Amino acid sequence: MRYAVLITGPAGAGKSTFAGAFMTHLQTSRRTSHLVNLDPAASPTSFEYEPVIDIKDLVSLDDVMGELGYGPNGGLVYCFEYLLQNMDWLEEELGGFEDDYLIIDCPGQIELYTHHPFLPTLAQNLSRLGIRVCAVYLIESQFMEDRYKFFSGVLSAMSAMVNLEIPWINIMSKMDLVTSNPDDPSDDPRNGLRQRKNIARYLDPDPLLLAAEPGKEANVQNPRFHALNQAIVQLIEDHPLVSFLPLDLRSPDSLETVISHIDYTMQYGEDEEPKEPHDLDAGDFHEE
Ligand SMILES: Nc1nc2c(ncn2[C@@H]2O[C@H](COP(=O)(O)OP(=O)(O)OP(=O)(O)O)[C@@H](O)[C@H]2O)c(=O)[nH]1
Repeated sequence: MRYAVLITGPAGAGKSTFAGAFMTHLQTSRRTSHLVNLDPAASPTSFEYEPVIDIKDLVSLDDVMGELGYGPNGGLVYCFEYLLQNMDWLEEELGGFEDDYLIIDCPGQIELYTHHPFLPTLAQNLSRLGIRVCAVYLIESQFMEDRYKFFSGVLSAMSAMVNLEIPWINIMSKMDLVTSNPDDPSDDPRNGLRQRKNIARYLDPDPLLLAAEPGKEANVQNPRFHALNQAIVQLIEDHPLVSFLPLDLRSPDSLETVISHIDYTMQYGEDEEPKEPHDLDAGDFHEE
């Protein structure tokens, strides 16, 4: 059985950094893993590990912009449509990887997740090839500094989940930027930082955060904005689909917890046959 994790989320959410940490963790656990780059605009320095499959070998944003005269956004859409028309290229590239774990770093264009057919078609093709797929969707902890921004992140995660229809995990990345000491005067929500006691209301989004923010001018002065917020509160209450796992890359436990959830979601290892003694190599035995 092959496994693929699509690492998705808005630009700058920490996808490539998480992909690198994920690779390191799997390799340390002696699991065969490979990085796949599906961002035609990625710079070679973005990756801690060399991608074994790189969309830029098929089509790159620079070439599309240079040769066809597209701008950056139209150029990216062109690249994904080109990939969809050439899925046999990806199929051939994937052919060489058996029993492996593929970490697929996706681009940060939000419309790809909400209404473009690229990712659903990609996921269907991977499943057709017998690859078990799940997606993680990252938003960064700074979204919690502004509750409107945060709920727009929740809605984008919800929209992407509904669009993609595969096993799915939402991750709150860059938790190292959230401070935790209530006695530290710099750890003050007014400084844009949130104390950990409030975090639970964001990780499991509490719509009441949006319903009543005291002193927010827009709520009081703009009844249509207020009504929109009420409708969003109702939507989240009626469809509590989104919750976030916190990811703090300074903490091995935090990374391990996220990876355990991914393994569980993909039912990793459930089809593994028990190894016969002659299949084991010397490294499988440890001196206690
Ligand atoms: N403090 C902190 N910074 C991080 C973390 N993860 C990523 N960053 C920083 O956030 C920035 C963006 O990280 P990337 O991993 O390139 O994010 P990305 O989602 O792959 O970005 P795009 O490919 O442009 O969409 C970089 O400056 C990283 O160093 C984290 O866990 N903590």
